[in-house]
Amino acid sequence: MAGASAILHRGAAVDAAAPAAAIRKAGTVRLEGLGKTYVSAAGKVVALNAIDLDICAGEIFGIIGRSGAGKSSLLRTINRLEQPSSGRVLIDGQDISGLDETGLVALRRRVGMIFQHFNLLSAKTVRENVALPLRVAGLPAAEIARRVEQALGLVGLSGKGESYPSRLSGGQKQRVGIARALVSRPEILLCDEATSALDPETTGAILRLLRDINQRLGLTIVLITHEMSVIREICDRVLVLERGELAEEGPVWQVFGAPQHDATRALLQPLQHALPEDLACRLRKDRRDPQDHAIVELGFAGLAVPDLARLARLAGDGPLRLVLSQIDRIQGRAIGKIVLALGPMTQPDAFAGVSDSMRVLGYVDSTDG
Ligand SMILES: Nc1ncnc2c1ncn2[C@@H]1O[C@H](COP(=O)(O)OP(=O)(O)OP(=O)(O)O)[C@@H](O)[C@H]1O
Repeated sequence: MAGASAILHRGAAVDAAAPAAAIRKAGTVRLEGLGKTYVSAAGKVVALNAIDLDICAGEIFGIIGRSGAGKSSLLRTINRLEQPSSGRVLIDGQDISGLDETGLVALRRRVGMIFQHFNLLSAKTVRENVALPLRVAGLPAAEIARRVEQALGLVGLSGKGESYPSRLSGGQKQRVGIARALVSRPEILLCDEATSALDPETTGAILRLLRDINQRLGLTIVLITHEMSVIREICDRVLVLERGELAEEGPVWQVFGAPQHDATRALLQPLQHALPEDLACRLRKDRRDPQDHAIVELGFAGLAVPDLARLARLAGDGPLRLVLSQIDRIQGRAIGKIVLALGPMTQPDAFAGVSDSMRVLGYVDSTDG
């Protein structure tokens, strides 16, 4: 695979061992005041409104939002499948709005795309599907054959060239889609809900493949999804779209750790663990008895470290029980929460400062703790 990646990389003699970022500088995307309004017989729909964004070369950038938020519209402006109604899209500094037919063909070679439903030609073999962009570009047959084999090797499909798509699993079909996108040696890969049609295990394998390709080739990846788990798995930064507006944007650990917008909080909700039901139904707002135990939630937003020895020291001799623990490790930072039951001798305030946030959820009988 390393050999294949060396040859697939822009510039055939590139050493696969060299850091991709040091070799590849191309692959930046800039959106300036991007707007998209659809006009149809049913009226006007504002799909995107004044989006400003910079995507760096070599990063994996995620765009998330609820259905209808404008994700597809945004992604499709990057390779001009969609023309903006206002603002500009710049690829490596070049405004793509004025490209003629020849310029558009060249742009689509630099900006590859994969799709939720793979978009493979069922009457053609895997090899023919992957070869298609190079045939359209008029490359010599020997060069096409060489590049197709390299691309199939890169996605782990060597030996499947003569198969037809109907004989492949969903994950294999998406690998063919990725090989077809990579065969033109793009600088940017757009992924349109690339794992939404796949089961969780296959999703994980495809995401690992995308991460691997990103690291080996230094390719910029821009993906859209409605699942926060996909963003958590592979993205460096994320943009949250809500009704065509930029709700928030930042490094994944920051957006997960301290979401600023209701839309982000709603998207994160499925990843949250609720308080165990048996405890939640006994929880009281106020302390009734001096012996009651306080239920305290410590939040970790990527700055503080969950230091269990320190928590135990703060609890002294009193009981300190772990009720719930949900700590994720995202980009090397602790994100999530710990819920503790504190004995009557321990003041919740003593725990202020050990985490990024602290709140008393309520009180339970000492026997419940
Ligand atoms: N060709 C079109 N004509 C008219 N309206 C459109 C068109 N394409 C998209 N829209 C509308 O624009 C808005 C944004 O759609 P878009 O597909 O970009 O959102 P999305 O976030 O990708 O949604 P989903 O997750 O459901 O695919 C929606 O209200 C949609 O109905």
